[in-house]
Amino acid sequence: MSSTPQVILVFSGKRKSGKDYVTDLLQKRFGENVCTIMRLSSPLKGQYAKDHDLDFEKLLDASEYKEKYRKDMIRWGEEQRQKDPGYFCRLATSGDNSDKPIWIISDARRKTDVEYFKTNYSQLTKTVRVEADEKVRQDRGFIFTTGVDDAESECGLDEGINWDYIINNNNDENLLNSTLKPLIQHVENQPKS
Ligand SMILES: Nc1ncnc2c1ncn2[C@@H]1O[C@H](COP(=O)(O)OP(=O)(O)OP(=O)(O)O)[C@@H](O)[C@H]1O
Repeated sequence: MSSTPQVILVFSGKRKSGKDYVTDLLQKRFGENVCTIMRLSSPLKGQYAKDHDLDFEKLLDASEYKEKYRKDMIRWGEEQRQKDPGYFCRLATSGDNSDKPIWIISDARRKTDVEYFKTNYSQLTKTVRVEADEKVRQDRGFIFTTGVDDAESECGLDEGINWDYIINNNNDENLLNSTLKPLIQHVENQPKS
């Protein structure tokens, strides 16, 4: 087991809902010295790249390269997860930054991702859904892709989760800030260690 943080925020949202935008904003607010962003997809890509002899850096950015391997990477990740549902969650949270007190998991995709944190860190975990209208997501570059946007990896958390916080990230900064406020208060109310 990795080090124990004080609070864990597990984020989910559709493509281009603004997960990276919102989690970056929060990290800046809390401070990079105490808050780390962990991506469950990051060890997945690293391990996939190793196994398939691919360029890891290229797989991390939003290039055509990433799109080309996306489908196969999803299939491969699924295979690993069937063997061990917590495999990528454990990998993602065992890096050097795991000694920071605030963990932001920026990209939960499946019920098993949420269950992993709820089970292993039940008192510390809060779940957060970032929402944006389809039109807004399209304006940010979202294009529906069959085989990706209808797969479990994109739809697994669309239903059946009782989110602790729902963040409205349409193009309305006031609404974004007001939906973020209770979450920020929760984190800032944690006793300092
Ligand atoms: N509230 C906002 N104000 C201004 N720009 C935003 C806002 N939210 C998101 N964006 C922009 O929209 C684009 C997509 O956002 P982002 O990368 O955060 O989405 P994502 O949900 O992480 O996407 P993906 O699932 O594809 O990785 C980015 O260019 C980001 O800067």
